[in-house]
Amino acid sequence: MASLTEPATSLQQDSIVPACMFAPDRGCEEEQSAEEGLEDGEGPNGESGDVLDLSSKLVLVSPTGEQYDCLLRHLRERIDEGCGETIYVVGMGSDGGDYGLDEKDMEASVATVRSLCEQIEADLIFLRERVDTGGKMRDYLIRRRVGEQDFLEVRVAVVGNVDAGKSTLLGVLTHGELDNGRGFARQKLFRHKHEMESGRTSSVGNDILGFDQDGEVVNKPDSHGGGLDWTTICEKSSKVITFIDLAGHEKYLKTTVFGMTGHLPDFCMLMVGSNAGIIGMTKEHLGLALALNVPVFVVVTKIDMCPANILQETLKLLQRLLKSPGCRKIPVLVQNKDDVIVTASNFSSERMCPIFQISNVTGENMELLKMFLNLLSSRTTYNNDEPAEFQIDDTYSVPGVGTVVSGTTLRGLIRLNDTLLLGPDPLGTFIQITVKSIHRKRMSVKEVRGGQTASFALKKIKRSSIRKGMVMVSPKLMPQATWEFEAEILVLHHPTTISPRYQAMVHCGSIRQTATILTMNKDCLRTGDKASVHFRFIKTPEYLHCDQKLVFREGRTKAVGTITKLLQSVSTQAARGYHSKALANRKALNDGTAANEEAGCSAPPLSPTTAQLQLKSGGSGRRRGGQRHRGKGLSTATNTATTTAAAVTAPTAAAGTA
Ligand SMILES: Nc1nc2c(ncn2[C@@H]2O[C@H](COP(=O)(O)OP(=O)(O)OP(=O)(O)O)[C@@H](O)[C@H]2O)c(=O)[nH]1
Repeated sequence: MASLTEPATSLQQDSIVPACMFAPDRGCEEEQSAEEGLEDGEGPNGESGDVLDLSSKLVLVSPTGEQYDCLLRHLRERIDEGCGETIYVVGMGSDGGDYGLDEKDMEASVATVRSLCEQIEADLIFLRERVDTGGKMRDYLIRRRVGEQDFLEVRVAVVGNVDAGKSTLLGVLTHGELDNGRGFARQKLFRHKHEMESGRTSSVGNDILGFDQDGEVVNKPDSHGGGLDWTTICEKSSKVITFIDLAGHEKYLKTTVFGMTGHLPDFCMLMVGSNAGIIGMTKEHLGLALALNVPVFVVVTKIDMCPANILQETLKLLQRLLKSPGCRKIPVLVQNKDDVIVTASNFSSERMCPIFQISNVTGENMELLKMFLNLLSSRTTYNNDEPAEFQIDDTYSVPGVGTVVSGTTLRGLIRLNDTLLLGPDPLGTFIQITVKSIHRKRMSVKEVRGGQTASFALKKIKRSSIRKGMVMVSPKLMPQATWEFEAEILVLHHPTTISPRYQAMVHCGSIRQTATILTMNKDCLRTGDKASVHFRFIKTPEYLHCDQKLVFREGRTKAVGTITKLLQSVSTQAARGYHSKALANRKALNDGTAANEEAGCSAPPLSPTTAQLQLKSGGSGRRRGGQRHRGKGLSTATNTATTTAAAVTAPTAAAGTA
């Protein structure tokens, strides 16, 4: 793949970076580059920038009232930023003094942190203790408590070449039984008959791994068929990892791309067989994750059967690839618990790429991988005030229930009995539908928030009228379907040249449709070229956002890009109906008609203006990890505003959903 060309680096340059380079630890401080280090003046717990000085390692021993409030505020911010959790270091200041506390000060500091945690209803989970010249330092995981019906959710896409051991690792992790090297563990996961026979994954599979408050795996397969009861796992878990198991064979690349774009993974786990090395689709899958800005960690498998020199060779090639100009990653070998904590705390710096070496047969290093998974935080922050948006990636007909759609909540909050707009249909229309029931990981719930996957049973709608790529959105968004759009693309590979009228499959979120290139700002495109391209879908208009990532592919041709402009939108009936109702209400309000007052109708509040929408969408603060959904709300608002003037004056959902 063009973007992943390997540089001719010397062996000396090939050394893998020790994990401690990322720790705010004096052992490696000198080597630490400004880019990967802490922000200026920021302590290990992010405290800085305030008028109050919180930089001393002793600040937690006996804080003043003001300091306590400030510490509480910082902790709250960090928990929000980390989507419900954060790693907190006790005994380490940012004032240049010694690190470490004596026993008494440590006890007092931990008591303060515990009290802070109580205030924000979070659990304090011990991770490790270290000793420095000044005394002890401790790392804790602070995780917000969730009710029995709730859990933190992290999605991990599992990619890698055929036979790298993807399904086997998932079988071992989720079923708690080691493999025999001949496909025992993966048997539990295969979903199609032909997969069972060939041993190859062809579909996008979902498997879950639950962790309780203490970081222990809660998965307990039944003793008969080895099946998993998802509801019990979710009830017992404070965090659930959903693995999106993607096919390794090139034949199934379409499915793999769909899994990476449509299932919105927070992270990507790239699997490499230690004996086989960087072969087949490994680079392709890595390139896909990079193009979609999904942080990657690597799991090198089969170390039980790999001669030491071959393993070293694989590691060497791997980190050479990761450091290459196309990747610009910093490979970090994870060898012990300390490395896990350091890499997990810094994984949000998308440049770091932790590497695990495991065996599915002996279980070597499996505990390190589990600990790392438990410490990963979702990259999607949510804000209940944002209008809801849900993307559909599958549909089902469930006997006795009716039509069910599954997918990911991108933003906002969706509750039972909410009325949303579903679409676009082939004409670009959105229709009103009501949410009959909601399931999260097969567990019945009353609501779902941004960042969570869910299934909805829908009222009065046939499965055949819903397709993957459709969305369900709040009527406040007044959604529009788009036939044509502009994108900045980079051609990763094409055997000859791409010119106008070229057609290929566009993958964007859960949308998967062929589009034609109408025009571009270059005569033709070759491998490695960048261009601004005007696309048109060939079959139906789709619901798009500016800033959305897309993959454009056909056979071995691959391009990645970002949508920059929406063109040719279709006004929808539901949105129009909503507009006219809104305008009528507004007119009535302005006229001050007695009829309204007599009937006791209160006028609905005016909807936010474009500017307000922009503010709202950008207001969720700093993020851990990538900039997922960056500017989405803004682009929607801008687009809506340019295409329908009524968007800025229409009332809120209260009137439109009736
Ligand atoms: N000795 C040994 N064998 C392993 C290990 N991991 C996987 N295997 C074996 O390797 C083979 C391939 O594993 P799979 O899990 O099917 O590989 P995959 O990456 O899921 O392959 P696709 O689904 O085709 O993409 C199976 O026979 C496993 O038993 C390991 O750590 N050690």
